[in-house]
Order: sequence, then C-alpha cells, then structure tokens
Amino acid sequence: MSELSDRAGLPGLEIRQLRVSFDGFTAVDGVDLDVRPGDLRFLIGPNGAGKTTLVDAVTGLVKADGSVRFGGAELLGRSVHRIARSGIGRTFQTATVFEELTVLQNLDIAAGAGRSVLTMLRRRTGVPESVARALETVGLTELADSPAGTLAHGQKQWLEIGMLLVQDVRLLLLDEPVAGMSHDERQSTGELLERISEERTVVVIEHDMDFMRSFARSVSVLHAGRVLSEGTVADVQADPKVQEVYLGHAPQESTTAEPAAGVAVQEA
Ligand SMILES: Nc1ncnc2c1ncn2[C@@H]1O[C@H](COP(=O)(O)OP(=O)(O)OP(=O)(O)O)[C@@H](O)[C@H]1O
Repeated sequence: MSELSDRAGLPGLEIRQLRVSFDGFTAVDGVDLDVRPGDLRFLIGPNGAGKTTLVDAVTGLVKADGSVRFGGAELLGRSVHRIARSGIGRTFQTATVFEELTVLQNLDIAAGAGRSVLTMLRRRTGVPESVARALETVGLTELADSPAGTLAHGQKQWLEIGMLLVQDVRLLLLDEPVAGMSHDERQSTGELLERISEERTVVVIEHDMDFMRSFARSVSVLHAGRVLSEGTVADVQADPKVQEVYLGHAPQESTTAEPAAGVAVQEA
C-alpha cells in the first residue's frame, strides 16, 4: 500500500462552529478547523487566543457547542474517558509522568490503561512489543530502567509522548512540547513528531516560531477565539493579518513574500 493510501485510511479531525464560553466570555468563537490524516498541524496565536481551550473542548475537558468529529464520529457530549478511548490523547505544558517509577513502568501502566485488572495480573514477563516500539520511537530504550524523575526535561516530554503511543492514540494534541527545551532537544522533538505523524495525526500548540517554521506541515493562527489565518508556514507568515496581530500594526509596503518579522516574535 502506498504512503498516500495509508494516510487516506487514517481518521482526520473536523471541527465545525466550535464555541466555548466561560460566564459570558467567549474563549472559542465559532472555529472551523480541518486537520487531515497524517498532518503535523501547528496552532499558533497570541496568549489568550483560545488554543488550549480548543484542545480542552476536543478532549472533553470543557463544555462546547458545535461539532468535533474524529474519524467521522462526533466527540462533543462524550465523556473525557470515552474521547480518550476514541484514540485521542494530549500532553500538557508540564509533563505528567510518575517520577518514582521507571520509564518502562510508566509506559507499561499507560499500555495497561485499556486492559482489565485480570489481564494486567496475567501479564507475561518481558516487555510488550508496543512498549518496546514506543521506547525505540521516542529514543528512551537505553533509559528504560531509569526512574522517570531522573530524566532531563526533554526526555520527560518524550516519555509522555511514548505513553500516548502505547495507547495507540491516533490523534495527538501536544501543548507546547518544546517549552524549556535545549536547541538539540527541540530538534530531536521535531524529528520525533515528523516520524509520529507518518502514521498518526498530530496537532501542536506552540509559541516557538523557529520550531514551527522548521517542522509544521500546516499552520492555523488563532486570535480572539477565531481562526485568523491558515495554510503553509509561508502562507501565514506572508498574511498581513497575522503580522498585524503579532506586531500590533499592519506591515509597511508589504509586497514581499519574505517571512514576516512579526512571526519571529516569540510572544505577542
Ligand atoms: N476556566 C476558565 N474560566 C474563565 N476563562 C478562561 C478559562 N480558561 C480559559 N479562559 C480564558 O479564555 C481565553 C483563552 O484562553 P486559552 O488558555 O485557551 O488561550 P491560549 O491561546 O491557550 O493562551 P496561551 O498561549 O497563553 O496558553 C483567555 O482569555 C483565558 O483567560
């Protein structure tokens, strides 16, 4: 089977008229978003644009109106657990691993999340194949027996991504995965996301514009709860609306297709 037809068989994310309000304040204001299977989509936008709230709505953490479909199935109205069982997983800005357990134990617990207690008790000795594969993918095989608490910051994020992989998550929603990482860790994380997105759909919330430029296959820019711009990195960088939001004013004599200086700014 070709790579393309493989991808065609993967479920995509379809968001329609998504709206989230908190006590009368509309944080997500009628968002339409399509993330095709196998995409590596970056969600960018100034602080308070609604990026995290959008992901909270997709994962069932906040109540929302509209429609969120993944692989054709409607997610809105489902519980957090049912949504997770639909193959959707997320990471948060701070890694949530069990620090006192080893890397392997963390992955094994995550792999067992969908198993019954009896199956867990009957578990064979040795490392399950899905866990071995995840260790390999996230580059932690050598550290399998190290306590997660001893890992470097970047490695904890990779472990967390590995925990989603062993659950066979089909849509990964990652909240600022490279925040606080070194240059080398960012590079490794970008390459990891490229590999993962060959078989899964990946959405990354990010403020790091260099990272976005290096690894995004597509970008959506959110502003004040709405999609301001969408397309390739070059498309959104050349969009005067995006430059205005990041710079606070419209670009002067903006006839160039050069990357917008404003999008090089880390934060609005
Ligand atoms: N539980 C809540 N109650 C009230 N307001 C909220 C709540 N969660 C988020 N908001 C507000 O909704 C808006 C969008 O917040 P959100 O965290 O989604 O933005 P963001 O784009 O992820 O920002 P950042 O890049 O700073 O993380 C903000 O104005 C925020 O204050």
